[in-house]
Amino acid sequence: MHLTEKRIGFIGTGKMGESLIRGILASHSEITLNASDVYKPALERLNNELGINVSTDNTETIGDSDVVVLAVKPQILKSVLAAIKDSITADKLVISIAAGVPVAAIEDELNEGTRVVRVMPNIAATVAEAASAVCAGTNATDEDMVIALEMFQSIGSAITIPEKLMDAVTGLSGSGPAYIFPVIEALADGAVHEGLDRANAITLAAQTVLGAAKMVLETGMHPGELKDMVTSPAGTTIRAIRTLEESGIRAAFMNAVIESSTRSKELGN
Ligand SMILES: NC(=O)C1=CN([C@@H]2O[C@H](COP(=O)(O)OP(=O)(O)OC[C@H]3O[C@@H](n4cnc5c(N)ncnc54)[C@H](OP(=O)(O)O)[C@@H]3O)[C@@H](O)[C@H]2O)C=CC1
Ligand SMILES: O=C(O)[C@@H]1CCC=N1
Repeated sequence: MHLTEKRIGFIGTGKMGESLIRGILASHSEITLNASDVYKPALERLNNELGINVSTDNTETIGDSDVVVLAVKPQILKSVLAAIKDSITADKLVISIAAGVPVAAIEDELNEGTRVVRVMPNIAATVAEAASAVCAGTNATDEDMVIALEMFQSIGSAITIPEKLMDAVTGLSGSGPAYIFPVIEALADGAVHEGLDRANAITLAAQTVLGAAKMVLETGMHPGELKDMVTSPAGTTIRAIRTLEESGIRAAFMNAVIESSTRSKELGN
């Protein structure tokens, strides 16, 4: 059974729900997507723009779906689960993308034996470049994991991890795009300071980040080695590297990942 043979229902069409919907539709235009949310205008916009089925009734979306993606805030997940419990019949696979919320907490709210998979994707799903990590719940079958991986690999890259690493992944790739957007803006600011126009500065900054990321992924070389390839003796780059190191750039990014992971753990308590 392939992903395209499944009907997928989204509970919550906020930032991440919409991002996943757009990414999945871009790679599987023929797939059946259903979505519900409490905010009707957003649903109507998605229906108009993307032609997906929408409802303000979660149970209707679940009834029409084989795979149910939970894309509501972690803080309200428990109450949403209590309300939909009886619609989640044994034939359905539940996928939660909620930060911090352990599989066990989800399974506790649903009927015994419910198949749950937990995923941490990121907002780059919108452009099919998400970095996702997937782990199986107690009752998830091998086929469930294949379906989940197929879904998240169709919108970027996806790996399987043990659940204990989900908070680390949340701190790194789940929250990560938000660390990089200000970097791109700040790089562009520097070039604007030196006289470049804003639009070209943003294009060059974003392409620089994209190109550097692609080199790490495609060459398999260590990032330090790649950095050395740019850094000529007594050249321009090493002057910039010194000032970045003086600013504590490495500690800043390490601490960002650790802080987000810590918050993810808090959300699970
Ligand atoms: N944003 C991101 O980059 C990422 C988010 N996540 C996870 O994805 C989940 C969603 O996050 P995000 O999209 O940012 O949050 P949003 O608040 O943007 O989206 C949640 C949506 O759910 C709606 N909603 C609230 N109550 C219900 C309900 N009872 N039934 C159906 N829909 C409801 C909200 O409506 P209203 O706003 O009117 O309350 C909102 O539209 C979270 O669990 C988060 O941890 C994971 C990875 C990345
Ligand atoms: O900020 C958050 O809580 C969510 C989870 C990961 C990214 N955004």
